[in-house]
Amino acid sequence: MIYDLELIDVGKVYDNGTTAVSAFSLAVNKGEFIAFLGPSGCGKTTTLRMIAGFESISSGDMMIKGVRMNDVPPEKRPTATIFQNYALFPHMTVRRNVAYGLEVKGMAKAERDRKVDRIIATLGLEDIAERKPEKLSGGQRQRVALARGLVIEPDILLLDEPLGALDANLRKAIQNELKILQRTLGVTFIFVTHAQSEALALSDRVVVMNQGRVEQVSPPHQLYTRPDTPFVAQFIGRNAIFKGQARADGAGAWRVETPAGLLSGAANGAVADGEAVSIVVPAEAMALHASVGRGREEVAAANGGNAVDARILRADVVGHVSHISAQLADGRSLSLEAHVEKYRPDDFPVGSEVFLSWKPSDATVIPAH
Ligand SMILES: Nc1ncnc2c1ncn2[C@@H]1O[C@H](COP(=O)(O)OP(=O)(O)OP(=O)(O)O)[C@@H](O)[C@H]1O
Repeated sequence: MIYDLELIDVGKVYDNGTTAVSAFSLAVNKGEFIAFLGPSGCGKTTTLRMIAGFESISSGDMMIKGVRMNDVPPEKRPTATIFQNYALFPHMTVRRNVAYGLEVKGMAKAERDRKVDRIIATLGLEDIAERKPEKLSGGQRQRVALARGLVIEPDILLLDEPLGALDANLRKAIQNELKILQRTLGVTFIFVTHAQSEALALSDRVVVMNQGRVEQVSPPHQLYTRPDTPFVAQFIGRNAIFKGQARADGAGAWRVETPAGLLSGAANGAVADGEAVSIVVPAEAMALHASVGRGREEVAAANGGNAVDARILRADVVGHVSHISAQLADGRSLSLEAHVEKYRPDDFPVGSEVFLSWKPSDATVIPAH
């Protein structure tokens, strides 16, 4: 199997001794949209720059379509990069900015014009083709930068926080355009962002990074429902996390002895009997029940023992949605949202005792470290 892009144990140590990336491995299929997501300083940009060739690779191998790229200079790689500030040439028109990469390659004028015309039309830039960048809006500049990257027909387009300079509304609109464009062209996109919603909305798979390491590579939905590590469980979505000790229950089901009780979940990967684990429950999977005494035993029995006590901190209604904040016995609070018909604030007065339940299959048991 030849991948469009393959990173095998790639590492980066800067000259000053900073280890920015460690043992980064990833295989990307043609036409995939991949997002690198993680907190500031986790190594996203460094990894992207190693793929582009702007940074050397300290260890490991980087292949594009089966060819090792470690020592290939950036201009010889089949990649194009879109930077956050777009890096357009201010003295050139849009058309010349777009044509520039082809000129540098020495492409004949007729072919160049044909390709430039086509990408200008694809991105709807006809009306602004003769303008200079200073006369463009943020969204238009963004499109010109995309056209300039795509016109050279790269195998892989690398995007470094390309929407970071846009305001929230424009960002949303361009997100949609970007997704449609990527699907239409079938070009592999690698997209760096620290905006969770953007990574989850756009990509086929998300690479969650933390301190230079890959924590998890998964389709967006799976990051919510089946986190692999404590970092991902805390970083993505809204999860309640209970620490405890694993007790095998057979057929992939686990019980976890926690201070909140004996709780059940599904294992994600290797967990050993007696191991220190966390059981991770998405807030969306939790059901809230009023009045602790009544029905608690039955609810717990029907949910593999999953019933934990809590107390209502806040209950507000905005439009048709109830926003409820509940405090667990260990002091942590959890926010829940549901239609106002499901959680009527009258049923959950502030300070009242409640309990939360969830289906074992909705919770994930992961190693604690
Ligand atoms: N040229 C450099 N020399 C030395 N250290 C660097 C250099 N560039 C980045 N670093 C360090 O490498 C680590 C990873 O940085 P990187 O820019 O790749 O992170 P990032 O995830 O892209 O962060 P951000 O979201 O803030 O852009 C950080 O500790 C950073 O300080």
